[in-house]
Amino acid sequence: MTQELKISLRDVGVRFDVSARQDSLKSTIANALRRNKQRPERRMIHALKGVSLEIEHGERVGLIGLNGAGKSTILKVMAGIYPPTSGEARISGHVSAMFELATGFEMTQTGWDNIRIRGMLLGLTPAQVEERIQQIGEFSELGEFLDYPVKTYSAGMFIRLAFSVSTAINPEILLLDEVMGAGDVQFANKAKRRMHEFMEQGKILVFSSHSLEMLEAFCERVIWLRKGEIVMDGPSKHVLGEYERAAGQ
Ligand SMILES: Nc1ncnc2c1ncn2[C@@H]1O[C@H](COP(=O)(O)OP(=O)(O)OP(=O)(O)O)[C@@H](O)[C@H]1O
Repeated sequence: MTQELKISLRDVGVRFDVSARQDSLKSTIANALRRNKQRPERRMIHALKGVSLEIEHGERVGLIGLNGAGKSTILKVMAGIYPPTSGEARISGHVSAMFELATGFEMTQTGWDNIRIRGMLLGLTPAQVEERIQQIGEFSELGEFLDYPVKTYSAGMFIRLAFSVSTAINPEILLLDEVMGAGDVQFANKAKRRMHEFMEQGKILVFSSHSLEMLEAFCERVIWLRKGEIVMDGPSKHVLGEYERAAGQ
């Protein structure tokens, strides 16, 4: 029986302790010099507060909100990167997360080996990686650079490589944090088409973006976040309209 894919968050809270560290030599000196001898207060950021939502098989959901609203934090909870500090997150299905695309390379390994490593981290079997590796290499257009250690790559070349591997999988639950600019203009056009196809394949898509057009194009449902809380959750057109109206005030 195939598993029913689902994301369920119940009253999820995420807090970060952002107090200055008290155990370093510098902080000991700073404390000794401070006139007011009281220890600095603990500072907490409530990135998410009481967030409840259900996303079912087949849904494409957009996240919108101002900087710091909690969009990336929600995606990281869904990806299992941040455990909720309170409440409960249940995710059924294999998650493919595309965040911080151009990180996590093995610098001394070649482009080809980085395709293999990343492909497996994204959930491909070694056989699936070998089946797709030529096509991934071709898509990246990195040519002979694929034979070189990636420490010789430019920033744009890292993005080409990471993008080419990451979009070569068949995602179940696809989490995307703001579609990234993928390299130079020539590659960007090709990447845009590939991204569209890729997003169509996800059986659940959760997509954070500041682009109202992208959200409307890809998502039937949009969740609007403000200061870690859900302001509105409903059909894209309606929520985006209300968001735009609030932004204009
Ligand atoms: N690792 C962390 N440590 C401390 N605070 C964090 C951390 N990650 C996020 N935050 C804080 O949590 C809040 C929500 O951040 P988040 O990155 O989820 O917002 P966002 O909606 O994705 O913003 P943006 O549109 O700017 O990407 C912010 O106040 C941010 O400063």
